[in-house]
Parts: sequence; structure tokens; C-alpha cells
Amino acid sequence: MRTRGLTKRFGHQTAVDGIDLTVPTGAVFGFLGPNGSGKTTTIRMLLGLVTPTAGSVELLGEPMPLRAGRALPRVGALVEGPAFHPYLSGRDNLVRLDAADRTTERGTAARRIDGALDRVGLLPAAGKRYRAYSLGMRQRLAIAAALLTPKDLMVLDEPTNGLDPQGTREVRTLIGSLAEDGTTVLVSSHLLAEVEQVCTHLGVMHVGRLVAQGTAAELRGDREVEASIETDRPETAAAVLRELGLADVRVVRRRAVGRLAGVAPERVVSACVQGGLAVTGFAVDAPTLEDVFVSLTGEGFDVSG
Ligand SMILES: Nc1ncnc2c1ncn2[C@@H]1O[C@H](COP(=O)(O)OP(=O)(O)OP(=O)(O)O)[C@@H](O)[C@H]1O
Repeated sequence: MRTRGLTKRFGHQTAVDGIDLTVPTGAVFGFLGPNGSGKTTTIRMLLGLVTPTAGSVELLGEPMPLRAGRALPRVGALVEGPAFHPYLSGRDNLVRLDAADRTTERGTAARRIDGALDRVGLLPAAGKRYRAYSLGMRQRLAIAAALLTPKDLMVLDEPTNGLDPQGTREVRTLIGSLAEDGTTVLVSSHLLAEVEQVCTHLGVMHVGRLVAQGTAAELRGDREVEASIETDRPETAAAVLRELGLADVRVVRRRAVGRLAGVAPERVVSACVQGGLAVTGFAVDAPTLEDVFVSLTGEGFDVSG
């Protein structure tokens, strides 16, 4: 899935500003950004629910909206969430939704529905009324509804919004199992911590712009990783670090600290030992993604929820 220069203006306001989004096949792509940064508008354009002001979308290799008929049936989405009937069971809700889909075969409905319920782990609770479901179960039922027919791409807009930690874990586990089955997943969130663990790739929106995208490792960037050596002669250690090619080398109390800048961490220790230093401590610290995003956007994510 990819976009080129995708733009949406509402009057004078540019909600999405020329973004080039690339979601590799098989990825779990975390689409991150604070509320109002343009994630939902982007997702609505991807799904053909909103017409872009400019730019293009390619969905499952098909140009949109030209080949929408080919791509969209293979794309499942959780954007607004389907309307479920509170007094019907989870299964009966899916029976209703499935019956409304004229493209599917009647004879295989029961198998399709139980398959979808099983996929989201709701088979044991399939006979319970929807109103008795927890928020996490409701969200999983919505995903089951999207899975009634096989999907190559699932687009989930803030699927953990309003969920308690248990519900969040349920949805995260489900995203992981979708990915294991080979489904590409695009999941948006304003909470980095909720999706970070399950994502192979991340994209960060900030005021309508995509300020970064790539794997977590790419976003962190090797050069940001710092090594620190603790010794009784930190000034000597600092000289060794500089000699090795570390950047921004400085002494902090009993430690010499510097950015690795591509130098292998194990070389730092061996060089210090060979230099006759008594190394009493060694640490390599990558900045958290939170740090990276704060530096990209000048704003923190709402990590607490
Ligand atoms: N139909 C619309 N008409 C006018 N402005 C809109 C419309 N839809 C969205 N916007 C504006 O576009 C900007 C981006 O909104 P969008 O919903 O895409 O952000 P978001 O990152 O998904 O945030 P949230 O998580 O709150 O949905 C916001 O400033 C919003 O007010």
C-alpha cells in the first residue's frame, strides 16, 4: 500500500499535507500521531471514503479509485465500527452482517462466521449478548466482522481507543496473530506504547505531515545510540572513545559517554581494557521511540493514555 503526495484540504485547513506513505506487504504498520494530526483523514482517503484534494493511492498494488473493485474486497477496515445489535449474541450479529453481504455464498455462512469468531478468540463467548461484551470483546467482534471474507490488508483506526489494559492486550494479540497469518496491518494510534511492541514499521504524523517512517530501528538510527564506560580514569576513557570515532564524547562524573556513530559497542570495551583502564561499568542506551518522536515533533505522545 502506498500513497504519493496525498493531500486533503478542508477549506483553508490542510488536514493531510502531501504524504508519501509506504506500507510494505506483510508489515504491521503503526500509524502514529497526536489527535488531530490527520491519521483518520488519511485512512479515510486510503479506503475511498474521502476524495483526496491531490495525490494518489495504490492499494494492494491497484491504483485507486480506478481499480477499487479489485482491491477493496480484500481490504478489511475498522474505521467507525459496524453497528451491532445489543440484544443479539455476537454470533447472531455476524449472521446479520454476513447475510447483508450479497457476494458471499449462503451455504458456507456458518463456517465463515465461526471461523471469524475463532480468529478473534470469541468462539467461547459467541452465544453471549453483545451488550454483555467488554469493550475489548466488542472491538474484537468488529474485527471479526471485517474478517468474514479473507483479507490481505486490515486497516484499524484507533482500535485500542477507550480500552482498558486487558482489552488493549487482547487487540494487540489479535493484531499479532493477523500478521502471523500473513495479513498486512495498518493500525493508527495516538498512544505509541500501545502499539509499538506489535509493529514492524512505524509512521509518525504531525500537523498533517508524515515526519518519519520506517522500521523502529531505522527511526531510532544507530548514530543515536550512546555508550558509557565507568572507570576511575574517565578522562582517559574519553580519549579512547574519541580515538575510536565516537561522537559527542564527554565526561559525566566517573563515566565517559559518547554516541556510537556506527562503532560496534564491544569494540569500546576492548579498547578501554587494552588501554589499561579498569572498567567497572559499561552501558549502551538506545533512545526510546518516545524520545525520537519528541525530537521529531517537538511534542510528546500521550503515553499515560
Ligand atoms: N470533514 C471535515 N471537515 C473539516 N475539517 C476536518 C474534517 N475532518 C477532519 N478535519 C480536520 O482535519 C484535521 C485532521 O483530523 P483527523 O481526524 O484526520 O486527525 P486524526 O489524527 O485522525 O485525529 P483523531 O485521532 O482525533 O481522529 C483536524 O484538524 C480536523 O479538525
